[in-house]
Amino acid sequence: MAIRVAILGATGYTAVELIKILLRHPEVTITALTSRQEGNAPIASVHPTLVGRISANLENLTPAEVAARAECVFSCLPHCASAEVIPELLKAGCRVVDFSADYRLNSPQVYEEWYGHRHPDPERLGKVPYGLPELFREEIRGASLVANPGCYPTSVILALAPLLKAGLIEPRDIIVDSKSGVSGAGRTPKLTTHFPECNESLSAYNVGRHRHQPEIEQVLGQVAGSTVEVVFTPHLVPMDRGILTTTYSRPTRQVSEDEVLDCLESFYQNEPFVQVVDHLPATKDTAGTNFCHITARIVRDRIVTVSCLDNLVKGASGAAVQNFNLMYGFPETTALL
Ligand SMILES: NC(=O)C1=CN([C@@H]2O[C@H](COP(=O)(O)OP(=O)(O)OC[C@H]3O[C@@H](n4cnc5c(N)ncnc54)[C@H](OP(=O)(O)O)[C@@H]3O)[C@@H](O)[C@H]2O)C=CC1
Ligand SMILES: CC(=O)N[C@@H](CCC(=O)OP(=O)(O)O)C(=O)O
Repeated sequence: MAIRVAILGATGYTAVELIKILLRHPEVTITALTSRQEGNAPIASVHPTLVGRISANLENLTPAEVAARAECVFSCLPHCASAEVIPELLKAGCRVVDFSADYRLNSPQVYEEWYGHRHPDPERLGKVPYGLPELFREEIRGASLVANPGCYPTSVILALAPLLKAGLIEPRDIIVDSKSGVSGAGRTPKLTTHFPECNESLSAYNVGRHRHQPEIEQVLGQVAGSTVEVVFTPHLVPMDRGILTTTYSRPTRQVSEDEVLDCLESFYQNEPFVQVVDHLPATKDTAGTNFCHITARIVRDRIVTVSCLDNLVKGASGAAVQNFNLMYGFPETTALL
């Protein structure tokens, strides 16, 4: 019997990508799509790419109503809104993949510092697997709640984790420069993503105070087994989707480019969705796919990595389905290749 799945926040950008992936999944039936605002509108009236592919309507459902319809819930809600409903869903026996940042950080104090409000469900923090299968596959298998990673952190962590684990780079001297397409900001309109504001323009934002900085440091710290510090600068790029991340770190010893590439290749040799490439990758190479492409160069006394992924797929909905497959014991690549 197929798993009955609900999607919260189904009017959003990650949700539409998720629906397209789940429609290809042989073990899934979509049984509920929630929205606070869209009444009983057909989902395809909000997301016209779904015309002829799914006939379900959006509904404003309570967590109890969702739990009555679904075994597994994908929460595509913004942070804070997500942790307001997840405890009730878990209590009712649902398993949940949370797209928001609510369960990614281990400490309620760090959450409050970077997200600006008290965590609605602080007791669970630190007990929820971080949904990056390439690093935490065993914890994700069989979990009832998984914290899907942020899109920027996935591009950064996948590039740096093997180098930190191998002790090849200094953990407290890392510069991270990331660029994201505008869909990374979600569908809810904001001045900064208004067309005349961002079109034909490239801008940095939240320098040194982006909420993904502690997420990146926490996960890389776990991998390295020591404190990791990054200087993280995100940029908004006038394109629909995609993230390109460049990192600059200091090697702990003399190392060749081939050695760095070998380190990445051996770490990811059995990973279906991470490709270590010789050329410099571009966001178009991974657009619409669940892949992350990574390469490395040595420039003067620095290791430079370049990685890219689609923020809505490997950065969100594809990763969520990869986690769902692990949670339920389906082949990890189901619906994703
Ligand atoms: N966009 C991206 O690239 C990525 C996003 N994420 C995360 O995934 C989640 C979804 O992102 P995305 O799809 O881009 O966001 P969107 O803004 O596109 O969609 C979120 C949806 O949630 C609903 N919503 C908004 N505010 C609330 C609220 N306070 N309470 C309940 N429902 C609300 C809205 O639907 P309605 O108004 O119809 O109720 C909205 O359509 C977020 O947590 C985001 O941070 C993670 C990785 C990448
Ligand atoms: C371009 C843009 O605005 N991107 C978003 C990140 C999207 C994402 O992955 O964020 P979550 O942590 O919310 O899941 C931002 O900078 O806040």
